[in-house]
Amino acid sequence: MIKNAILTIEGQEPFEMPVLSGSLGPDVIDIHKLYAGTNMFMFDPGFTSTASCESKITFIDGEKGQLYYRGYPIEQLAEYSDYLETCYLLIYGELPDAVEKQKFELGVLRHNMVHEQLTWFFRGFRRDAHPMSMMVGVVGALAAFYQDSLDINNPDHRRIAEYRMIAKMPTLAAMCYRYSKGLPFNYPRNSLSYTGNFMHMMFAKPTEDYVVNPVLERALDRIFILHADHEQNASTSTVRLAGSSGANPFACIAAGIACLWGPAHGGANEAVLKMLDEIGDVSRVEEFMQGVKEKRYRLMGFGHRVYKNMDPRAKIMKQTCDEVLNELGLQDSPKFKLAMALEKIALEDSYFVERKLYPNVDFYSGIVLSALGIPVAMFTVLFALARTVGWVSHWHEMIADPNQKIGRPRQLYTGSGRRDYLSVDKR
Ligand SMILES: CC(=O)SCCNC(=O)CCNC(=O)[C@H](O)C(C)(C)COP(=O)(O)OP(=O)(O)OC[C@H]1O[C@@H](n2cnc3c(N)ncnc32)[C@H](O)[C@@H]1OP(=O)(O)O
Ligand SMILES: O=C([O-])CC(=O)C(=O)O
Repeated sequence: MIKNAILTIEGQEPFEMPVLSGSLGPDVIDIHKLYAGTNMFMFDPGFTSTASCESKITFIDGEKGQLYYRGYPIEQLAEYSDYLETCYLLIYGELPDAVEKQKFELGVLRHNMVHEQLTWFFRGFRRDAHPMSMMVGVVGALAAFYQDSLDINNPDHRRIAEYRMIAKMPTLAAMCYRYSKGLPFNYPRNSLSYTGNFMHMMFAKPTEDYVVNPVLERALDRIFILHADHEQNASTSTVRLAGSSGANPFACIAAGIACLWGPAHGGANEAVLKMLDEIGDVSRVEEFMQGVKEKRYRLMGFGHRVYKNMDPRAKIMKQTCDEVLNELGLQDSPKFKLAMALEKIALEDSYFVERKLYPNVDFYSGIVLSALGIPVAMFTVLFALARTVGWVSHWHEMIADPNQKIGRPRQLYTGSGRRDYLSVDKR
């Protein structure tokens, strides 16, 4: 039954909320008992209004379109910070001082190589395999190679697993790309930044010295910052759920990568580019939008479960897109023009306005990544690379929480009533 209950949280004003209760519980409910699952039964498909955990990492104000990592507005981090510093912030909760920053960077650098035998693992894949399928496999396989960081009850193991994951993701991502192109792997070059090094591992040719373009390096680093965390999105929730059983960190991150791949989540950046290709020209935008309104397809890169306003990352992404296209002399990019035409209609059309469907982070990211020379199939891999820090931060926060329990949603059973088994000749 649905009833109104007063929820109390220590240190806060009690508040009233409708709850679905499986039994006649009390009218005043301590929220911590609610967490413990006492006498409450909520039916919430898609978890639209169920908090699965407490977290101190990221805060989103969906109505206002605001995003904060550890209290810092995303706009300030995108402007002044760099990806590794943001990683430190997400993991440890504070921005590092100069010594801590350097120590962290060196710590990550130390772990960016992968075990030589892992290169053989790649050779088992078909060359035309989707890079995300390779990533799910090789990241899960890290558990086989780094057995000295699997004990989740040992804080040293946990820390080293986090360093390894952040450090090795660019190496593995670049290996996926090079393997699918039939190119030799490039070893990391430690004189470069985290992001510059990734670009080197992706694009350096054996015969020439690869020079990292600082404008493009900064743009990619900013994209990594924008994708670093987003509280309890589907892939992070998957990592937490996998981790709640005590599974090792590499297995949990592999689970997160698998979930991210879907087009409703991280796979949307790839889907946006495919959609723009299908529309083809600004003259076909109206017709396409009509199809969206008739629910024949979705406008990819639009809409969000939490943002009912513009995704603040999309604004920064659009600006980054502009900068990159200018740097590369691609200001007249037909794809960018097409994307802007779609955005304009969507922001004015009552179908989208009423449903509060605004561009999300993935709408402009594909255009920037394409301009940087990243193939479409690699877009979600780059998202996974950047999101790894969010996944490990949440995984760590969960393991360190003394109230952590195995994640185990309930269900509303709608199947058959009790019946008796009939032998096959009687069916
Ligand atoms: C990094 C990220 O993961 S950001 C999200 C990336 N995903 C995408 O860009 C894919 C496109 N967007 C979507 O599919 C959705 O907006 C999601 C998955 C992001 C959020 O979905 P939900 O919160 O479950 O919203 P839901 O699917 O219930 O949609 C609510 C209404 O808006 C409509 N709607 C939602 N998104 C879209 C869209 N992109 N295009 C057209 N209509 C949409 C739905 O049809 C529905 O309309 P109705 O009320 O008439 O039935
Ligand atoms: O929060 C979400 O549901 C999806 C999202 O934007 C992200 O993971 O970055």
